[in-house]
Formats: sequence, structure tokens, C-alpha cells
Amino acid sequence: MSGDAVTSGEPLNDSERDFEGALRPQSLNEFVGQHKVVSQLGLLLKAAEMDSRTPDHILLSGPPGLGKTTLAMIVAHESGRSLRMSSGPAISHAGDLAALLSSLVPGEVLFIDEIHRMARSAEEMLYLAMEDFRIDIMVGKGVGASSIPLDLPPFTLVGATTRTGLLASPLRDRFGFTAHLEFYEVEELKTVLSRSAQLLSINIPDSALLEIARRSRGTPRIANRLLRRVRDYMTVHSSEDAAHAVELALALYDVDERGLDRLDRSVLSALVERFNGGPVGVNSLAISIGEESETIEATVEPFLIREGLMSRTHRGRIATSQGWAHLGLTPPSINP
Ligand SMILES: Nc1ncnc2c1ncn2[C@@H]1O[C@H](COP(=O)(O)OP(=O)(O)OP(=O)(O)O)[C@@H](O)[C@H]1O
Repeated sequence: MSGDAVTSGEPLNDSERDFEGALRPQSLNEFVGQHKVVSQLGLLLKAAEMDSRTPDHILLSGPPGLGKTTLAMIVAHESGRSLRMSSGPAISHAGDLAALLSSLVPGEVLFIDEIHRMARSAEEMLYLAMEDFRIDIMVGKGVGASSIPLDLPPFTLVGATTRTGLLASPLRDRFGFTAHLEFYEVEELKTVLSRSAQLLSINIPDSALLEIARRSRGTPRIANRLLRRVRDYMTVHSSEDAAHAVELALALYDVDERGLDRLDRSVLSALVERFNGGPVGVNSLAISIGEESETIEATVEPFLIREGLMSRTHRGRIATSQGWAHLGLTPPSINP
């Protein structure tokens, strides 16, 4: 996925990953927001513990950076089990999945990120593994081919996806619990930021944290990254004026007053200026700005829709009057 380095959902490098790791909540109690999902998961884990069984398989969906990986880690941690991590793109055929599943230790939590990108043959193998803790390994080809059943230890699969719609329904149906993570409210992000500032020993007033929270696209990962950039700014410029540092650091990274980054703005501008506000299909929109349509659908669109700047109709994406106004333009009268 491409996009702005600071505000995109992608970790930047090892140092960014370490930084994220250091700030990850370790328990459901520490996890900010998503109250319903947290209560539901808490109940699921408690019931499994009381019945001495592995927790049900869990599917987490939502835009990048909202806490899916963090929740998978918490599931393992709170249920006292080890965690094995993999991702859909790393499972490019059924053999990859067979090797992974057959090496699990009993009760282990298996996290598959971007599960919608797993190979179809692996996905089909996963149905049986999730339901019966068994797989059939095909040996040979053509008429001489045969299958050898292999029993697996019980495990809990935690799948994460930015695109539930891309999962085949037989796979979706095999998860005992599915949850969609929503963008965070500003106050919740401020709580995330206060916790991070404390962990990183950054001395920053509440008003500056609130401003960062307001401009973090409803996403904890982005909030933490912006905090880091503000800290960098204060360090490099030996500044103690946090409010000023927030303004300048966010401007430097092209985050506007509503939290839109460069990619968000280029999608909105293309929609308004090249397609006269739409309706336009996501593929045409993506091509016009040289971006992957998956990135737009998973990352940009949910945010612009939530902000009321864009909407989806059966004929395609349209810019709302607020979307036009955000770019300082007036919509033609036929647009909403
Ligand atoms: N509810 C939360 N409370 C506090 N911090 C959070 C919360 N959710 C996420 N974070 C922070 O945001 C960062 C990103 O979260 P995480 O990696 O879990 O997102 P993700 O949804 O798995 O993203 P991706 O889809 O890109 O893998 C983590 O470092 C974590 O510290």
C-alpha cells in the first residue's frame, strides 16, 4: 500500500514497528474505545477459560491501524496462549497453510492478517481446519492423487481484514465471533495519546494532544505517529511550545485541519475536479491518481465517507457539498 508515509496504515520500518510495539496495549482493560467489541471479546475469553477450551475463531475487520493486530495479541495474552503470526500474502498456496497449521502447538492463537489475500486453495483447506481441526493433504496428481488426513491440535484463528466483502462466505461463516472496528472518537484518541505521551515521557499539554487527536483520521496508529513527529519537531527546534510544534509539524507532513492527508485530498480533488463530483467508479478514480483501488477502498474511502465528504451510490462515488466546500469550491446545483 502506498500513500503518505506518516498517515498511511502501513508501518514505515523497523524503528516504526518497535515504536508501535512499545505503545501496544497488553490487555483488554488498557485497550481504549471499541467498548462493545471489548466487552464481547472479554465474555468470549472468559467463557472459554471457564469451560477449559480454546476460544472460538475470531474475525476482525476495519481500516488499517484501528487495533486488529493489537486485539489478536491481547487474545493470546489474556488467554495465556502463545501467538503465531502470519498474513494472507504469505500463504500463496495450500502447502504454506498446511505447514503452518501442522506446526501449531495445542491451544495456540494463529493470527492471519489480511486474510482476504490468502490463496483460494489455502482458504478451502482452512474450512476443514477451522471446523474439525483436520486437513486433507493431497499427494500426487491426476488419477493417482490421494488425500492423507492429518489431525491438528486445537487452535484459535484470529483473522484480520480491511475488506470483509472479499472473504468467501463459507470462510466468514466459520468464525464464531466477528467484529468490525470503527474509527475512534476524538476523545478516545486523546486518551490513546495521553497514554503514549506518558509511556514516551513526552511533556505535552492536553490542548496539544486534543489537536493531534482531532487530526488523526480516527486512527490510533496515525495519532501515535503524529505524536512522534511533534516530539521530533520539539527536539530538533528545542521548542517547548507544543501548540506551535503541533501546527508546524502537521503542516510539514501535509495533514490538514480536518486530518486529511495528501492521499485523501488527492482522491477528493480528483473526484471533484476531474469527475465534476461524480458519480464515478472506484477504479477510474484510482487510475486517475495512479493509486491502487484497494488502497482507496480500504483506507481513504471509509474516512472520507465518515467525514461526510464523499458518499457511495449505486452509480459510483460522489463528492458531497461538504466535500466541495472542503476544497473551497461550490458544487453544481445537481450535486447534494
Ligand atoms: N484501542 C487502542 N488503544 C490504544 N492503542 C491502540 C489501540 N488500537 C490501536 N492502537 C495502537 O495503534 C497501533 C496500530 O494498531 P494495530 O497494529 O493493532 O492496527 P491494525 O488494525 O492491526 O492495523 P493493520 O490493519 O494495518 O495491520 C498500535 O501500535 C497500537 O499501539
